[in-house]
Amino acid sequence: MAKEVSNGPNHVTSKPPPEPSPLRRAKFFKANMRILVTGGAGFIGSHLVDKLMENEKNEVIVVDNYFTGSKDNLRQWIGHPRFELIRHDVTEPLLVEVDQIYHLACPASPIFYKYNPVKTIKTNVIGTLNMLGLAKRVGARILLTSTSEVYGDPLVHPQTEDYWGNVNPIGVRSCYDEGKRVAETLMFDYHRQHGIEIRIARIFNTYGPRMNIDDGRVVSNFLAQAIRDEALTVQLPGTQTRSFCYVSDMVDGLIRLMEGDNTGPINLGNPGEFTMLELAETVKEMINPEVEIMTVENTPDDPRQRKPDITKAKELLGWEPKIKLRDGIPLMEEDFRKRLGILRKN
Ligand SMILES: NC(=O)c1ccc[n+]([C@@H]2O[C@H](COP(=O)([O-])OP(=O)(O)OC[C@H]3O[C@@H](n4cnc5c(N)ncnc54)[C@H](O)[C@@H]3O)[C@@H](O)[C@H]2O)c1
Ligand SMILES: O=C(O)[C@H]1O[C@H](OP(=O)(O)OP(=O)(O)OC[C@H]2O[C@@H](n3ccc(=O)[nH]c3=O)[C@H](O)[C@@H]2O)[C@H](O)[C@@H](O)[C@@H]1O
Repeated sequence: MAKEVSNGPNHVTSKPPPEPSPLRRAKFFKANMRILVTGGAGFIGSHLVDKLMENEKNEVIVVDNYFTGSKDNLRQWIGHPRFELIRHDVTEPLLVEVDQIYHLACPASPIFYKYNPVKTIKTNVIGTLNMLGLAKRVGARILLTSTSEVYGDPLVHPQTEDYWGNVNPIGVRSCYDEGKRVAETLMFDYHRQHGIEIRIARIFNTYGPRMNIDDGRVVSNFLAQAIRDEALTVQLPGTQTRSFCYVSDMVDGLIRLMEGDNTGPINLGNPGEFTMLELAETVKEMINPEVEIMTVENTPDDPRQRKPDITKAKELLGWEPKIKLRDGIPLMEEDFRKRLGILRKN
């Protein structure tokens, strides 16, 4: 049994984790690590799959319902002997034999998670229950991609993991932020009650290639707008802040968390903090100095400031992001230009 350090009150494992499936001890068994990635056809999930597939001892199974993800993100792996892709909705039970579960399945952009809020909360609650049930049955370790949105509109800045948050339970974002809070609760209840090995990452705004062009999140919106010569839409007041992490740094943090001994929750994000107006100015300067910046109405409950305290990630995982926003934007621009078929003017 892996040594496991829980980092908070009441986080102590009361039961040893369930025995892995007897299949693992069978004579014919090939000792590859079998890894399930839910939501693996999405933005972060597909980059995670690329990294996991680099290790020849890993077999990767992706399940996805393609709500916001796409097979195209995984095309380089389709047909690979160590890779399987299953069209499946995590709100339905799943029977597979795996050693690790990266549980990412959930729409992440506000316009998509608000599109069918009941489905979003089902994905977070029933989907996470199903994956925990699977983890319990086969003795797998499970990592949940939670979010900085569990801190709501935070009254503590920067946000540390022991902050309990300031969340509206009945607002239009609640299907997502309260959904993830319940998912975290389920993770810890399965950990305490059934000894499941859990890992929880609280991810802060992540960006990079393969984001949907019309995803609705701010970095992808501004980039697509700048490339298409459309005004950058800064939602009011424009002074709200976010901290943006490049996707390869995020994937590195997720794998370190899964492989390490700490349950979390652990913040993963880049502490560089920008107002939305500053972000728009940066994109304008770097991508299209001619483009206009306009202000538009915001949506309810938009958090006013967000920045991760990553002391725990540094100390417990030896992780910190390497790629600054100004270095990440050109990498994403290249991908967006290719997909949009629009070359740089100069
Ligand atoms: N990108 C970020 O900034 C960010 C920040 C915090 C947390 N997260 C979390 O990370 C995870 C991945 O986010 P992302 O940015 O890659 O989003 P994404 O929308 O690109 O990926 C989510 C994937 O989950 C799939 N999915 C959604 N509902 C499903 C269901 N019911 N069954 C099966 N598959 C389903 C989608 O089709 C998609 O492929 C999510 O859990 C999200 O909450 C992301
Ligand atoms: O990192 C997180 O924890 C969460 O962050 C995001 O939520 P949010 O920060 O609201 O992301 P965006 O939709 O990209 O908005 C960021 C800011 O940009 C602003 N914005 C957005 C879009 C736009 O065109 N213009 C604009 O100014 C919004 O008002 C907001 O203040 C993601 O949507 C969630 O998946 C994720 O869980």
